[in-house]
Amino acid sequence: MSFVTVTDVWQRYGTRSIIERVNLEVAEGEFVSIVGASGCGKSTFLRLLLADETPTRGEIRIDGGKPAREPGRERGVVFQKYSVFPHMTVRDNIVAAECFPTGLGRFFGVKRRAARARADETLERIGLAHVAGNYPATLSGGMQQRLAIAQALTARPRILLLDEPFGALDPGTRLAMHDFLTELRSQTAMTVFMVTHDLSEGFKLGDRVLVFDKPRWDPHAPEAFGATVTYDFDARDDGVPYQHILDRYPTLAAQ
Ligand SMILES: Nc1ncnc2c1ncn2[C@@H]1O[C@H](COP(=O)(O)OP(=O)(O)OP(=O)(O)O)[C@@H](O)[C@H]1O
Repeated sequence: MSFVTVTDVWQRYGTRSIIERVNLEVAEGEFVSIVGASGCGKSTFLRLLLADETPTRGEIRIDGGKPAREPGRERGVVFQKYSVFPHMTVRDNIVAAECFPTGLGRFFGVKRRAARARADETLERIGLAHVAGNYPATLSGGMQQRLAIAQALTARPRILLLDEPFGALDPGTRLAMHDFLTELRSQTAMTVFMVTHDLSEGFKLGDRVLVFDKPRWDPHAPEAFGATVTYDFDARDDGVPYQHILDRYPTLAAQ
């Protein structure tokens, strides 16, 4: 059964068409990777899923509900640029994330102590226990991104939206974050949409890999047509080998 249903979605900014005719059905718990040329509208599509923007045409429904008009707690988001609270310590950033789903500004007493203990476990898991009392500005970029991802996951959103979350990380940290995300995913029924420029990362983590591209192109009016989903690959259990895809669709290698 479809959990996220995208029906005939178009997005235009002024006279510029960015996205057109996107139709998609995603089951709860699926991990959908999104790839495509720079500027083709991948982040715009994530903002539409987040309900940060309303499509020019069409609608997006979550679990059969009405199309949302603004972002809600059921949707978490991580951008390539770190999105943690700069005025809170590393530990309090995680504790704050636990408060989001409860609607409370903060916890007190026993609840607060329990939340701090859980935050410390999370920080241990992501290798940030030694900087729990520090402020984010004192951490390296990779550490801040790890914190941002851990924070988004701690809030246990039903849908997690990741916009090139590992783009700024060194290869070792990137692999560690892949494991972290895979482990947390196996513990929840979270549905994930991840934009990436790295095809192999898209196939490794995703159950499906969507390719966004412009099927129509007018050289005299390059902004007349938008991008849509031109391929929807099954990536489960290495169902479609990555190299095999590059052989069949060499244009993807250029992305
Ligand atoms: N609010 C906006 N108003 C006008 N134009 C916008 C707006 N947001 C995005 N755009 C334009 O829409 C196009 C698609 O942008 P978007 O960021 O979605 O692409 P992308 O595929 O995520 O690119 P990249 O891979 O480089 O991050 C770009 O040309 C961008 O300038």
